[in-house]
Amino acid sequence: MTIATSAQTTLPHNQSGSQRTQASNNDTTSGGVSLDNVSKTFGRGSRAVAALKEVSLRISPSDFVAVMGASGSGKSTLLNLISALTSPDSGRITIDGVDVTTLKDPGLTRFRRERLGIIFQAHNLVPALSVVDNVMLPVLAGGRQGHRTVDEVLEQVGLTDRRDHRPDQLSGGEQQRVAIARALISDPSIILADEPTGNLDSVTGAQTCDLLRKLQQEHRCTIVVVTHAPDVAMSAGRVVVLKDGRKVSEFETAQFNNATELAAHYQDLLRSA
Ligand SMILES: Nc1ncnc2c1ncn2[C@@H]1O[C@H](COP(=O)(O)OP(=O)(O)OP(=O)(O)O)[C@@H](O)[C@H]1O
Repeated sequence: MTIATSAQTTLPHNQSGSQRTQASNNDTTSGGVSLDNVSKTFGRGSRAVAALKEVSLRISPSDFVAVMGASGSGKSTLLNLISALTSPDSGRITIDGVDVTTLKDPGLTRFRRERLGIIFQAHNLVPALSVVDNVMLPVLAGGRQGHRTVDEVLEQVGLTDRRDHRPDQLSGGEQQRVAIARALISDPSIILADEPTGNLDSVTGAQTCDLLRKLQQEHRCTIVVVTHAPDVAMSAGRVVVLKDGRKVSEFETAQFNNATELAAHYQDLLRSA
């Protein structure tokens, strides 16, 4: 049996956005993200850096989770593991009901293209391509057939009138929205974003947060963002706090009236952890 065939038979059928609308938020078996005792060390011997230490985490389908922590606490490592861009040294990672630690290429690449929408801080847009072509890249690279239309996702991110522009003809916020549209084209069930507002001014950053919230509410996407910004974390329903590679706390954001209150709580947690 080839790996590709194995992936085809083991991956549960992906749900469309509208099907996910009906999916239960309490579904803890078939969707969302689970990490069980995940550890990751970079390097060896005296140069070894334990980036993540026995992290366990459960993110239910259509949850919006922010990952916070000081620089070097393991946030990007966590996101790269959930993105299946890197594999853990130990532990298990289940995404959308699939144990990704057992997937190998080409099934792994296909899984990532079909299920995950990844938004990097640096956008990773191709300078020579138009907005439309940048958004279509995952599909052209062999994504699944049942993707959303480019017109639909460009309208969703408010870039219909910029479709023929190149990235260098766009503002930073518009480039970020192209990256979001590209993440949406495959109708992913999980959106992963590393510092999605890191390069944006506060107004454009707030617009990006609104867009992510809308995606979660209207399309029932599961969203995981890595952020240093309390106002971005406030957009999420829950915050996971890392310190020195360990998960030290998780808390709901609904208990706070604003980002300042959230930031104070977060600082308290870091001090006492
Ligand atoms: N490829 C790598 N090789 C060696 N060490 C690495 C590698 N990637 C990350 N690390 C180390 O692992 C630790 C966690 O890094 P990570 O990038 O996950 O932190 P972070 O919380 O995202 O930091 P920041 O907020 O600064 O982006 C750091 O000490 C980092 O130096």
